[in-house]
Amino acid sequence: ADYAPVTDARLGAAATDNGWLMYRRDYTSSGYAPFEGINTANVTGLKQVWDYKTGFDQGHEAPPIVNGDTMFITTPKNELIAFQASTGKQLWKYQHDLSKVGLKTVCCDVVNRGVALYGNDVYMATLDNYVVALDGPTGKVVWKQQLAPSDKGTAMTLAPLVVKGKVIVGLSGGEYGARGFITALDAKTGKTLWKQYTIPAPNEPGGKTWPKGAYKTGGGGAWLTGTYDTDTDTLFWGVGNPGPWLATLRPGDNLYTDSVIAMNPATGKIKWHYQYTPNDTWDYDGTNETVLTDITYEGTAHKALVSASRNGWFYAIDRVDGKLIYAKKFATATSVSGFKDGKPVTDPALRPTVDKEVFTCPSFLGGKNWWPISVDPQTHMAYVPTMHTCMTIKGATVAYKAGLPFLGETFKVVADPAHKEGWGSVQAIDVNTGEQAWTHPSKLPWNSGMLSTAGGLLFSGSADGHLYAFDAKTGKVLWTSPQMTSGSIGVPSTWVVDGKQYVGIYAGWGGATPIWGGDMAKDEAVANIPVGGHLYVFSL
Ligand SMILES: O=C(O)c1cc(C(=O)O)c2c(n1)C(=O)C(=O)c1cc(C(=O)O)[nH]c1-2
Repeated sequence: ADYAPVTDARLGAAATDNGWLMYRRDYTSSGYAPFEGINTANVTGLKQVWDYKTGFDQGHEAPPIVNGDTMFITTPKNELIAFQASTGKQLWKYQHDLSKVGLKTVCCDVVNRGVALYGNDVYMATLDNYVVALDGPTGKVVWKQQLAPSDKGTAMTLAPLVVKGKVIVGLSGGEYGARGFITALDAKTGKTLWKQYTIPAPNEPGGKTWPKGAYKTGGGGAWLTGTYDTDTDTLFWGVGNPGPWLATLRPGDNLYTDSVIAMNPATGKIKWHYQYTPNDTWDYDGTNETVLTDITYEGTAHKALVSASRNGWFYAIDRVDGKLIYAKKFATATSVSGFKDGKPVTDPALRPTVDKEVFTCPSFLGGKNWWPISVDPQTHMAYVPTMHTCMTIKGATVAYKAGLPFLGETFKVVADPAHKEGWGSVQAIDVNTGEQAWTHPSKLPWNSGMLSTAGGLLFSGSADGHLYAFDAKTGKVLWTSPQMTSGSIGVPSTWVVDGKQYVGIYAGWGGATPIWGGDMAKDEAVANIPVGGHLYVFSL
């Protein structure tokens, strides 16, 4: 079949495209598809149409990205595979060479979150900090560009974002004291067009929020994909935790860690920021997705940006000026205890020191981690994969050494005593109020992304290995897939070929939960989840 080039017009008009052209389908990061072929009335008829086993045992986090009848998906070790999306016929496979790389500075499992498309090209960011451009129809390498040395404290796990001919990516490395950055490459050549550090130098705006010299090892990874507002021509990107974790070593707000930054996509220049957790000492990051949605809060209309933060608060921010509209708890949240003049207030009693262990919520894994929420324009609900944990955490001595962990804290993840139903849940939050609309409790943690559709459905994968279809309005479970061979931390996507709608998701348990989950990881029900990457595609 012909391969239709991915143009700016198509990227900006996801509502009328049959594919799934970028990580969260559209520039607003809605994770919503306008397809009704599969709907509340017929979803019980969904059947598996094809599948593919990857052969890797790490966490499988990438959504299938689909252009026309061609699907692109990555595996945890930076393979990129193209399939015929309707049949599963493999078209080509590319293996990025990781043979000389130690993968020493990947904190939370060896993972990759998928590709971006532009023109005929497919872009993948790699664990040794390359961006690779391949020709979509043939899989031939068009260009490769390395943005930072491998194994020295940084890696890349995110799906790139393409905005107006620029491939935009950010670094992982918050746990290694790397100084994070976001950078834009020319989609045609790979040439760097701009590079914006997430941690300002002393003479830059925000530079005074760090003690002398600390910015060099200040962390601030940018390890998840950003969002683009076509109306105001603004790029939004979440910034990760400060380094080291122990905040007594770096007094100040530590901008732009744990923040969303609004940037000019032409230059990378920062327009404004909103910080979710000032002077973070709990590894809450600020990287979780920022979804652009228009809301009416207490009678006033707002162009909002919403995010379910690791710190347990669901934020709605004015996406034009960066002011807080509301923040509501969606999980037990004690470290950030309230708000003053629109700015979060943290509880000084819950800040660990080298002499003081504290108990606080959520754990560093977050009320929600990277698993993307979906915001459904029909129900006006945000669907939030939630984890219910707390932690004990204590300071420790630490010295910076390039490429080694830079934490200065010891910790243990434990159950949330206020939440006895289990380790996870799927919740719907009314974005106009920030209040919970419904919840689906889960004994196991819920670590899969959300997909909502015009068919009135919400899809997500469970840790015990099923794709779920909920009624998006009520949370009623309408269908679950047959048993998959592993638990899912995948991000489901959907597309239409020849009038027929498909839904795809990875099974492939892994990511941070089984590695860092403490008591949760040791819970037999969690410890016994089988691993192994396996892509499933369903249709009627
Ligand atoms: O600060 C960072 O650079 C960074 C990177 C990553 C990553 O790239 O996967 C994670 C985290 N932090 C992190 O804090 C975290 O909880 C986490 C979970 C996962 C995962 O894939 O399950 N990655 C990461």
